[in-house]
Amino acid sequence: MSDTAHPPAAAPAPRTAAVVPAAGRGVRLGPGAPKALRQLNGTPMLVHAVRAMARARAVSLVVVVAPPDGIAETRALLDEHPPPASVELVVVPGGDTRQESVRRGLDALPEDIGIVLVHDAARPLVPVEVVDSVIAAVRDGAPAVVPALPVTDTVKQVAPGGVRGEPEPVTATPDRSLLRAVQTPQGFDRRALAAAHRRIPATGEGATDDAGMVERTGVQVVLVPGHEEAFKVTRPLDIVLAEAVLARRRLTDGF
Ligand SMILES: Nc1ccn([C@@H]2O[C@H](COP(=O)(O)OP(=O)(O)OP(=O)(O)O)[C@@H](O)[C@H]2O)c(=O)n1
Ligand SMILES: C[C@](O)(CO)[C@H](O)COP(=O)(O)O
Repeated sequence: MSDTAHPPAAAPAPRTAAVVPAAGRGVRLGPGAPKALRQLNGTPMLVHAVRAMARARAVSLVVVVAPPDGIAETRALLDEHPPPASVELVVVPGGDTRQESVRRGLDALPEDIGIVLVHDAARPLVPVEVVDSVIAAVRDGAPAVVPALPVTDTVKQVAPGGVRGEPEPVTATPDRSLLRAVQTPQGFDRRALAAAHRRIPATGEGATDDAGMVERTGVQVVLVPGHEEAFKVTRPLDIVLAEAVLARRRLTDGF
């Protein structure tokens, strides 16, 4: 190589978007507004979740998948609490299942998006370090990356078809050291995730997360460390915990 020759410039990292499914009702939380629109310390859960995505420097687009009967309300909330100007925001209507809602979010992505995060609005407190480490692992070449934590309870397997209210016979006790509880954001090479959503019906064929759909297409999924504050707000006690975490952050971090 001559003194004047330069090595080829590295290709720019593909653009990253976050799809935030927020169209669920929140049945397990009890009666009220759709879960993502309920407040945590005075701010809607969805706004916390969008902010959590926007905190990651790599994220330049957030697609919110809103309750179909709450599009106007969702837009109004996000207009009132906008993400930084560097982050574009799009709102689309969701579907009957989480998988259908995510598919609708994927359909709204522009061509130049190469990496997609899928993040539950119901995990409003995920720290930015988790988001960054998921993106970094996809940039390093993993097609599907999931934050996860070791399981702390012992888990029992039961036979299908148990009768509600009746004692359930246990069929197995899986080795807990080999189990992980998975969180979001889950990060994907866009083509791998889109292919899974094209091939697998909106019911998800039993998959309860996007990585589960991608697994069914034979793609290797890998795990990175999750965080206990990335828990999913599912039941009423989770609201108490989320508000306590927010109050502690306000004292220690000022936000
Ligand atoms: N048809 C659906 C169902 C769920 N979700 C989203 O998927 C995430 C994870 O779902 P979950 O926690 O189960 O939320 P809900 O479906 O709202 O809860 P529930 O099952 O208690 O009704 C949530 O952010 C939820 O808004 C969605 O976008 N569209
Ligand atoms: C995607 C998910 O949050 C990973 O843990 C979870 O599978 C969603 O499950 P839900 O029953 O739709 O809350």
